[in-house]
Amino acid sequence: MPEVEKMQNDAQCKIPVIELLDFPNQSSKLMAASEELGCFRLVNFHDVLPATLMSDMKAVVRYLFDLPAEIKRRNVDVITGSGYVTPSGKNPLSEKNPLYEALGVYDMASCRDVDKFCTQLDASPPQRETIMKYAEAVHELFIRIGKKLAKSLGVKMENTGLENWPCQFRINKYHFTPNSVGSLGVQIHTDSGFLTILQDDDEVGGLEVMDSSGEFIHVDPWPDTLLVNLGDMATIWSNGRLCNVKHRVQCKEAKIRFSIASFLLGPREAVEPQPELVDDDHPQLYVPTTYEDYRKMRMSTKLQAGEALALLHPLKI
Ligand SMILES: O=C(O)CCC(=O)C(=O)O
Ligand SMILES: [Fe+2]
Repeated sequence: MPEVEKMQNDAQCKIPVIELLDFPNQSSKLMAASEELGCFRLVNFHDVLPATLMSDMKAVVRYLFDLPAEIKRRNVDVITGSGYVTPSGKNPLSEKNPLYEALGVYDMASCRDVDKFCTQLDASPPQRETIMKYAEAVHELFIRIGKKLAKSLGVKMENTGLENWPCQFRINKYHFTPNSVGSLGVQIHTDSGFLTILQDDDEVGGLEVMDSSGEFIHVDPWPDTLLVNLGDMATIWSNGRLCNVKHRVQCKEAKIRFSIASFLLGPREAVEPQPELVDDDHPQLYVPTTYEDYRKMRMSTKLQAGEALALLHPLKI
């Protein structure tokens, strides 16, 4: 049995697996995963993001979280929730949560932002190089996946400027202890942006994604692969075709868990349903909005699980 199928059978029965190097063969599988679940495992991408870079990055992440709190606090917000989140501190995703800690960069597609992050945290030259290379590789993956999604949907991508969309970067540490088993590390939410690339923990599970029947599916660790989620911006852009997957992180065992999340947020100008996906049978579901306005609306209404999309319905405006 081919390695990918074997791994899928062992660890990932319910999460679709997409092989990046096997397009256009994988187009219909990509569409099914993106429309039905809004989430898939990505494999065969190491030409862009080598396994060694993934493990080097994980080592850097562990190091950064071990820094003294006064250094981590230098990682201030650029937009709300983009910087350091102390355990129990302000938190863009959950109510205050002692289990959750995060550090981040507003725009990992900007060398200047990544450089500033490294300087704030006194990263050594090799650590800086790892972070820079990782940011570049993930950015390249966003572009490749974004183009494949557009092509599979029959949407012209030439003029979207996908290459210039901002990308938020967040590293997460979950302080799971025996007492926290069963508690949430991150409450149920959808990602507000277009696409998320997640390097989840190699050993410690806890992430769960909701399927179309409302059941949570466990996302078991699968080292050297990535998890891709679609967010609210993808749903708007596709006029409701792409599913913004609801997900949460639950403590399953008393082990520290790390994850590295990169978010392709959306166009700098307004995002709107693509004309190819709007017709008499598929009326426009959302009015145009900017990512920034949408994010503010999500935060002010505390509608973090995709419900804020309903406020963009043309009849509501
Ligand atoms: O840590 C994880 O596995 C998921 C984190 C997450 O959902 C997020 O940062 O938006
Ligand atoms: Fe998320």
